[in-house]
Amino acid sequence: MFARSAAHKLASARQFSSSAARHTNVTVLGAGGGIGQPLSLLLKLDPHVKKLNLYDIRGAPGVAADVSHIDTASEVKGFEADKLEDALDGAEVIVVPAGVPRKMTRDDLFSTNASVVRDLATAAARVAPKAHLCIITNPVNSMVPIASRVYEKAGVYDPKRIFGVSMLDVVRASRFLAAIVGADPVNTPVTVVGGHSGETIVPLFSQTPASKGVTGEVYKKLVHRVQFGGDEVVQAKAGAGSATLSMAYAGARFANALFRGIAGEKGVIVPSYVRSPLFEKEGIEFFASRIELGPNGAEKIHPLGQLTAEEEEYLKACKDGLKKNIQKGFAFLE
Ligand SMILES: NC(=O)C1=CN([C@@H]2O[C@H](COP(=O)(O)OP(=O)(O)OC[C@H]3O[C@@H](n4cnc5c(N)ncnc54)[C@H](O)[C@@H]3O)[C@@H](O)[C@H]2O)C=CC1
Ligand SMILES: O=C([O-])CC(=O)C(=O)O
Repeated sequence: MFARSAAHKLASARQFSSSAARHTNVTVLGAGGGIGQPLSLLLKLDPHVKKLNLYDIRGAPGVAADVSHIDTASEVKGFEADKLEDALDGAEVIVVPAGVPRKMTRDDLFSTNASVVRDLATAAARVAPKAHLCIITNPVNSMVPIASRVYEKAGVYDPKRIFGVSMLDVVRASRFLAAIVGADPVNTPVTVVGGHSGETIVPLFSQTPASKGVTGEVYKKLVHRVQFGGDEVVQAKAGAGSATLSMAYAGARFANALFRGIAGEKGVIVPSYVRSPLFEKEGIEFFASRIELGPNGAEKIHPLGQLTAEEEEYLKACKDGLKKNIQKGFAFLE
């Protein structure tokens, strides 16, 4: 009784809204991991999900058996390491938290995770080329260019359907600002643009009225905390990995928005790192900003809006970093 009412409460919460019900087939790649397990749990609670396929090179059938006992309507199936294509068959949304988490900098992960994302994207492009691909794997700034190039080479690239999940930055910015001004985070939504790593993360606090009095050192520390929020968790976990639970929450919120957009709900806007025209002329092909979702994925990319002089400075540093991260991703496939 408790489980069911808790699930229903979660399902009707802001984050897991179900106002435009439709049933979506979802595949999680990396479902056995620190993010994959709680993310699979949260997706099991999402009323939009019809089929939930869980894949990992280790342990997905066990996670699937466990999650499948939760009394919501979706069907859960686990897949062994050699069943990747079966796991992808019929997928409409693919969420990817596969790979290794960092011990030091996000760049440490690059070569391992680049191979993982390349191989998973290759299979996804072959088996479910129309599915919306949501990449959580770090470094996101380079992984999205890699997956995009893989799809391009396979002749199935649709830039509207490949997303880097930068939602955790928005979740953190909202939470950290709320703590400073003594508000409920629901009332302090923050736009975060750029990418997902250190100085490429640019929170636009000036666009949130509640941040008006946050200036000087307090402002600078707040921006730093958002940019390096991942470090707090890496240090606190002391060698055991990086953020998993908050990321699972952010990933499930992103997926829920995508399900609603695909179902035709109007005005579903999320942050995401996507192929973007915003700074293309400056050689930056991918950029995170507010994206309007629809049946075809990222239907509209919103401009950044007005920035303060400080935010312009942060944006400049972001662009320099992002350009290198994108080039590094492309270079991996050359
Ligand atoms: N986008 C974001 O905001 C965030 C991204 N991350 C990233 O998410 C990734 C996963 O992190 P955790 O879950 O903590 O790591 P983890 O090590 O706990 O889990 C990763 C899972 O991926 C699986 N895996 C490895 N290679 C695979 C392959 N070829 N196919 C399928 N599964 C495979 C592993 O067996 C493992 O179960 C990391 O790269 C981490 O840096 C973490 C936090 C936030
Ligand atoms: O810091 C990390 O490596 C994991 C991550 O992306 C985050 O927590 O934002």
